[in-house]
Amino acid sequence: MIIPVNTNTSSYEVHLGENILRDFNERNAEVLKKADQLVVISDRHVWSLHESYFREHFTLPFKVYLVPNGEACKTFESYFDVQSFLLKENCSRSSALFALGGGAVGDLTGFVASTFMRGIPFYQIPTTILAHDSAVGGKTAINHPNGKNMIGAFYQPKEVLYDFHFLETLPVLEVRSGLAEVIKHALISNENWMNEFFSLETIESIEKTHLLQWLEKGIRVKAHIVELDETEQSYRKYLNFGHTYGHAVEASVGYGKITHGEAVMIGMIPALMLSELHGKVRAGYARKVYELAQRLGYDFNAVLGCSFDQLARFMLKDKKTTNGELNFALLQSIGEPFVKIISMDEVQNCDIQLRKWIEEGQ
Ligand SMILES: NC(=O)c1ccc[n+]([C@@H]2O[C@H](COP(=O)([O-])OP(=O)(O)OC[C@H]3O[C@@H](n4cnc5c(N)ncnc54)[C@H](O)[C@@H]3O)[C@@H](O)[C@H]2O)c1
Ligand SMILES: O=C(O)C(=O)C[C@@H](O)[C@H](O)[C@H](O)COP(=O)(O)O
Ligand SMILES: [Zn+2]
Repeated sequence: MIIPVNTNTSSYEVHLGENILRDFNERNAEVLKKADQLVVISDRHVWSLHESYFREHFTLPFKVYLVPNGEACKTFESYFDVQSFLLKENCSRSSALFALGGGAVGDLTGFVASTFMRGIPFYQIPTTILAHDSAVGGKTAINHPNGKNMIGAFYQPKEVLYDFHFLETLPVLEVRSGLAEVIKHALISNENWMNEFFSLETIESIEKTHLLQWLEKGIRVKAHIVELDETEQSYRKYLNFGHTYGHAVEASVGYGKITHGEAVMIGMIPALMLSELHGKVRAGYARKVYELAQRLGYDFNAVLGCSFDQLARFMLKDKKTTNGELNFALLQSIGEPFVKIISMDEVQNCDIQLRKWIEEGQ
C-alpha cells in the first residue's frame, strides 16, 4: 500500500506492508546508485534484532552507525557523534541517510540530515508502532534538559518505508506506547474509529490485522494534517493533542524513564477534561478514556513523581506557548479538534483530579 504525502516543500510516499524492504531497494536503485555513500543510522537493540534481515533485503552497499537505544540517542552527544562519523567517512552532499528504528532514531537522523552540509536526503525505515506518527511529517529533533524536542527542524524524508516485518519483535511496552499515538489520531479525527478502542480489554488481545489497519488510518490522518499545515502554524497543532502535559511529564521524570506513548496517554486525560469544559465533549469522557488506559496497562504513576510546579515550568516552555499563554489542543467533540488558550489554574485543577484518580486506584 502507498500513501502519498504532498506538503508545501516536498512530495513523497509512505510504503507500508509485509516484507517490502527489498522492493524499496529496487524501486530507488537508480537514485541511490548516484549517491556516493549510503549510511544507515540505527540503535544497538534494533540492529541486533534485525541486522540479518536488513542485510539480506537492502542490497546496495552501505555503512552503518549505531546510537544508544531509544530516547538516549536524542542528545547533543549523539548528534555530534553521527556528524563526526559522516565526516570521518568522507560523506558529502551526495550521501544519503537511512533511519532504521523507532521515533528516537528517526528524529535524530532527520535532524542530522537536515544540517549535515546544510541538508542531505534521508529515508525513514520505522520499526515501531509509534513511528507510524514520527516517520511521517518531517518533524525532526533532539531534546534539551529544558524541554522535549527543543532543537530541531522541519525536514521531510524522501520516502517512508514501513516494513511490518520489523514490528514482530516489539515488546508489549512498545506496542502500548505506539497505540497511544494511534488513539490520539482517532480522537482528533473520527469518533467511530475511537469507539473501536473501548471494546479492548488488553494490549495482548489486539489482533494484528486491526493494528495494521489502525496504523494505516493513523498515517492518513497525519499526512492529511501535515499537507494542510507543514510547519505547525495552525492545523498541525492538533497533532499535539495530549503533548502539552505529556511532554512536561516526560521531561520532569527524565527522558526515557517512561515511553513517549505513555506520556501522551497521560497527557490526553487533562486534555480531555479540558475538552469537557471548553468543548462539547460529554461529561465523563475523560474518565472513560482513563479507564480504557488502565485496562490496557498504561502506568500513570509517573505523574505522582513530579510536582505540579515542575510540570508548569515545562508547560510554559511548550512550543505552542506564546507570551506565557498555554495554547492547548482540545476537542470540540470527538474527531473535531481546536486550539484554545488555557490558564495554568485550569490545568492545575485537571492535574489535581488526575492525581486523585491515580491515588484512588492504588
Ligand atoms: N517527529 C515526530 O513527529 C514524532 C512523533 C511522535 C513521536 N516522536 C518521537 O519518537 C520517539 C518515540 O518513538 P519510539 O517509541 O518509536 O522510539 P524509540 O526509538 O525510542 O524506540 C523505543 C524502544 O524500542 C526499541 N525498538 C525499536 N524498534 C524495535 C523493534 N522492532 N523490536 C524491538 N524493539 C524495538 C528501541 O531500541 C527502543 O528501546 C520520541 O522521542 C518522540 O518524541 C516524534
Ligand atoms: O507531528 C506533529 O506535529 C506532532 O505533534 C506529533 C507528535 O506526536 C510528536 O510527538 C511531536 O514530535 C511533538 O512535537 P513537538 O513540536 O511538541 O515537539
Ligand atoms: Zn507524540
